Amino acid sequence: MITMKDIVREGHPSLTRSAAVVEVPLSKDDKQLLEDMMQFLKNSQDEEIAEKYELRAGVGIAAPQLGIEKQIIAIHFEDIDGKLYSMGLVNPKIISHSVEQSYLSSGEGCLSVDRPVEGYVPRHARITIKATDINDQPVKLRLKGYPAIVFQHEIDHINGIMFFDRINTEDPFNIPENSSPIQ
Ligand SMILES: CNC(=O)c1cccc(C)c1Nc1nc(N2CCN(c3ccccc3Cl)CC2)nc(N2CSC[C@H]2C(=O)NC)n1
Repeated sequence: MITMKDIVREGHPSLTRSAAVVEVPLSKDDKQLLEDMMQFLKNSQDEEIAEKYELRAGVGIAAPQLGIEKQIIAIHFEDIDGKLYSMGLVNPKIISHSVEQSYLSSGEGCLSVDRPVEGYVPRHARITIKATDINDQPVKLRLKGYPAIVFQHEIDHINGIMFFDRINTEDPFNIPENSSPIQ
């Protein structure tokens, strides 16, 4: 089972390097890794399990956060309308995006960052993603709102980008043109 000791922290080289493309069909090991990453997210959101194993809650995790430089991400959460996003993806790519931007009005947190980093993280408001799922099937997702933010945060990890790299250092709470807040 993945616990916080398996998650590398700020300063670890895996977090700022680009991860390798994953071979499809997925190997047994890569499938198992995806299952374990999904289970971690579910455990982290379960009050009892999270308390017992001292897990920090997350809705997404990327393999580089485990020191594994592969293009593998896992997402698990229910959006405001109760739609469940629960999937493991390999080789995710943003193939198109809106000009409009959006950001979490509470800022972003990251399992690999053990400090609060204030500021808005401007991201694309709407994105279209292509990827391959755990059953080797092609996936095409059109996302907006909170789901779009979470997927961009995890895909950034695949490309060695941390959320704070996107915060305006002069004015962390600067609201870029053409961008709207997500509560
Ligand atoms: C500095 N201010 C803040 O962190 C912040 C502060 C307030 C609100 C938000 C919305 C903030 N921002 C933020 N909150 C989250 N969670 C909210 C709580 N939740 C959760 C917690 C407990 C049980 C179940 C669950 Cl579901 C887990 C997820 N997650 C992310 N991110 C950035 S995108 C990837 C995602 C991630 O998984 N990070 C570990 N950002």
